[in-house]
Amino acid sequence: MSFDPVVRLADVTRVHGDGPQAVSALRGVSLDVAAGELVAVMGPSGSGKSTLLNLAGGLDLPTSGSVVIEGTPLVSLKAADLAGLRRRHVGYVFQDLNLIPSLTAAENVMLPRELDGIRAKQARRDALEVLTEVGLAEVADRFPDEISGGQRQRVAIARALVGERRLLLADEPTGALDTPTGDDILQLLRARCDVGAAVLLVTHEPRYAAWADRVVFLRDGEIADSTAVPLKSAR
Ligand SMILES: Nc1ncnc2c1ncn2[C@@H]1O[C@H](COP(=O)(O)OP(=O)(O)OP(=O)(O)O)[C@@H](O)[C@H]1O
Repeated sequence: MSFDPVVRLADVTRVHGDGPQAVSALRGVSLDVAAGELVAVMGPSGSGKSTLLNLAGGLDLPTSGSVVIEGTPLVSLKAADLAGLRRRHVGYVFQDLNLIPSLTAAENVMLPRELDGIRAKQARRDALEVLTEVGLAEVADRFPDEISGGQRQRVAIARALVGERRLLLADEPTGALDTPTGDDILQLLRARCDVGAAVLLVTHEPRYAAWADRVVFLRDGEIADSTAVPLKSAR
């Protein structure tokens, strides 16, 4: 395992909009997330959590400062190379799940692999493996509207995990789920972390932050506090 961080944000700022409408969403944030580390990001609404996650995953670029994923500074990449790096290295779980309704669960999970040039047969094998890991093998061939909300959430997680991506970004992945389902999701993220992924998790719930190794608190676009989580037995 490498000791370099999987993702490094160095003195990152992000201003949304310009002129009088400009909003400084992040003001000089530096954060490393290492392989095997789960970092929870907490903070009030509007403090910059989603902006931080989008920058860490290369979905958005900083106004100043740098973001480096697996040793590659994102600013150096052409758009197509950035998209390729995201597909190979980064898994995202968003609040709105973004599942494609006309594709089955397995096809949704296969999609990022196929986009990366993996043959359909192999991509399906990979998809079924990860769907089994999240406990959904039996609904692999159903469409999103034929499964429950909790199952849809787990399909979205499976899509983020497929292909052994080392950087996982989750924005309130437990959303409106009930507590046992939310715990299952944290357990899945934690398990990936324990085999070498770096996970950045935005959550409002102290209960879920307890699964993290470290909790970073954002306030007004700055890191107000960063605390190691001492009690792993709380999980
Ligand atoms: N695309 C955008 N255009 C303009 N302003 C934006 C944009 N995205 C975010 N902002 C502003 O940047 C600030 C940080 O937003 P962000 O969504 O990162 O916060 P957050 O902590 O994730 O909030 P929440 O917990 O409500 O999701 C807010 O003031 C927000 O209004």
